[in-house]
Amino acid sequence: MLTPLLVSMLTDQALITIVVAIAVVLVVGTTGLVVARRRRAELPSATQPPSVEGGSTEVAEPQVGDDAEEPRDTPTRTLEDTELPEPTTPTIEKPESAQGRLVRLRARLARSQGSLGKGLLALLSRDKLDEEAWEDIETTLITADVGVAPTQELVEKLRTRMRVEGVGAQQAREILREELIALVNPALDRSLKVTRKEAQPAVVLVVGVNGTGKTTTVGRLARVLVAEDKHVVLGAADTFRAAAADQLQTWGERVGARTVRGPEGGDPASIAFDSVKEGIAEEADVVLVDTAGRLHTKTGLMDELGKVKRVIEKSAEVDEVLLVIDATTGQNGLTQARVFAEVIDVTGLVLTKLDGTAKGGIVIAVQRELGVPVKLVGLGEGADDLAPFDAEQFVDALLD
Ligand SMILES: Nc1nc2c(ncn2[C@@H]2O[C@H](COP(=O)(O)OP(=O)(O)OP(=O)(O)O)[C@@H](O)[C@H]2O)c(=O)[nH]1
Repeated sequence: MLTPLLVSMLTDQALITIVVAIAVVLVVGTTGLVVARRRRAELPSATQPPSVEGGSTEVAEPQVGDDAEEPRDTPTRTLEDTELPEPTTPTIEKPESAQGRLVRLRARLARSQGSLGKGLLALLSRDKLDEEAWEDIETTLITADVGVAPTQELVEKLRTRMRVEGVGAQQAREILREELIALVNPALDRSLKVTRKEAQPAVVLVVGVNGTGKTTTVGRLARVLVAEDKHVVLGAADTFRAAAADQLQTWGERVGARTVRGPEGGDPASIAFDSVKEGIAEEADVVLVDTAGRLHTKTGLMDELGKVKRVIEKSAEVDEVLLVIDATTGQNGLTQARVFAEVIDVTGLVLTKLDGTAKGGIVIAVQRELGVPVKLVGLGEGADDLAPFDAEQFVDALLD
């Protein structure tokens, strides 16, 4: 209690402050007590001691190591029946093998080249094969990019045979079929040199102008080879187009083939060399080297191609140089072929986008031009739309 002396020493204001403080302490203390009591009253019955079998209400105190939670009424899963999440690693595809690919794609070839075959057949089946009819036949062949010399040769043969043997549409079809097959030349060796030699993988170099389908061809060829159980290494020597190495790597990953790549804008010859070295170390069957698209008119770039090949040859023989030609480019494709063949020994031709042109005659023209066989044809944008070329199947598709 405040003594009268102390009270007299305090000012009025200080006195009021002390009284208010005491009142606040009393109010807060009382409220706390009331709330605590209410909470306890509201606690659910589960927190009450559970009744134990036998009627005893005594509760065992939890010990160290006891479960913190109440036991569940469902059995605990074992390791065996626990479902693991799906693995996220990409699944390796098993591509379609080369056999029968052209058969599968024949309808597509027939669709694009149908007008050439059917046009020729309609003209040859006329009752009267006069000069005008023969001129129309020539025009049809030249329009389809067969080329002037092969066209004249074919027309000459057809004229002779039709005069001697030709009676009726069926006969005309048979004669045309035989002469077209002879023109495409079934005797040419169209096999790909992709067999591993003693201690070395086969090396395939893929070349051509921009956008003809080189990277797509390398990717699809890798699929064909993997389907034949070959171990393939890809070399991304197209350091010119930024996305080319990624594009190639994606193709490789789909079939489990490793891609050797270097820095963007790096030296293509050194990447080609590294990929072959890697192929030797991995004991691969085939190394497929993709190169940058280069305009045949740019001398520097064309010389670079020769260098790429020479550098590879320091460690392995180059077994195939495949020149990729876009079939839709017609006569320009022929010019490209000529220039490439001057700087590098082309061993095989790949005609892409045959599905996108009615001018399948380019097959005949370009083979004649280079004396090199068409080995593969591209008939669509799909992963398995690359097929080994076959003279008879090609001609049959034209005449379907
Ligand atoms: N329709 C069709 N399209 C094709 C075929 N082959 C390739 N293509 C398409 O042609 C385009 C160019 O193909 P790429 O493989 O990138 O060409 P590239 O020659 O590597 O290109 P660069 O590296 O720029 O020289 C792509 O859109 C391919 O899908 C084919 O046979 N048919």
